Amino acid sequence: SGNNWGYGKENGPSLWHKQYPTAKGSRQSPIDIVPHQLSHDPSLGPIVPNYDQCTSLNISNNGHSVAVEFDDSDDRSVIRGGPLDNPYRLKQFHFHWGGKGCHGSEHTVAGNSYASELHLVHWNAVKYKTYEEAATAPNGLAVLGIFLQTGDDHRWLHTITDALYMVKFKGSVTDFKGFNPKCLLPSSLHYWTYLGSLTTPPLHESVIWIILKEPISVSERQLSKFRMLLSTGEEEDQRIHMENNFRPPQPLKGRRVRSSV
Ligand SMILES: N/C(=N\S(N)(=O)=O)N1CCCC1
Ligand SMILES: [Zn+2]
Repeated sequence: SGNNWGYGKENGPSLWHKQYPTAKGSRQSPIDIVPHQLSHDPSLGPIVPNYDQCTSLNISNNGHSVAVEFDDSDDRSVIRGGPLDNPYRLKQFHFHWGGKGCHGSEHTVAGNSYASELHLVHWNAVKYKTYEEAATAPNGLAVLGIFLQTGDDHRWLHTITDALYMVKFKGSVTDFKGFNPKCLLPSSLHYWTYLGSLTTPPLHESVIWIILKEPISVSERQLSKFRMLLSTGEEEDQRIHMENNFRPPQPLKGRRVRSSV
């Protein structure tokens, strides 16, 4: 069936094009960002995330990642400014990570990858009625990407890692209220931006990517808790740990990557 894609040898990124031809499209993500080949665009203003405290709903394991969903029925949690011509509503955030000690980010910087990458997924509720409609429209989505590097404990990530045991199995979900993702942002909001796609099937070419230059630091111990998650369901006897859930960089195909200051 259409949803058996994954990150393994038999169903991984190099095979996705069979079921999802968009995989070979002209604006696929992620990409390798090469800083000295960038055009600095003085017209690019700052991005302004405005995440209201009380809109997080739940945390869930969808078999490919762990995601925190938000109530996107109004404009309480939005991102605006930068390359965006409207406010985009926060729908969910999730992570991509590697195996023990190896890398796991999706975007790379001059060929270097980070231990993990956080994606905050937003949609243009001014132009589109639903997330689903925006997800298939050019530039209907805006994803804020934040690199995670290993170092000291992150003072707020424990709220998420402490909840992971509750969503160990694929298909599990549990309440996760009152979490403000603002606490996961680095101090600098300088960014790179380019037009791309979802990095998982269906790989829709609908994303304005905004990648923060400054990584946040998390400890190896905190990261290891993500690897305890399973990509298999509770009823399955085969237990497969969720790790290396990242797509490698895709061809740039002439796209311009712009840099804020
Ligand atoms: N691929 C995705 N986000 S991503 N990795 O491109 O930011 N998503 C698929 C459904 C919801 C978000
Ligand atoms: Zn992602």
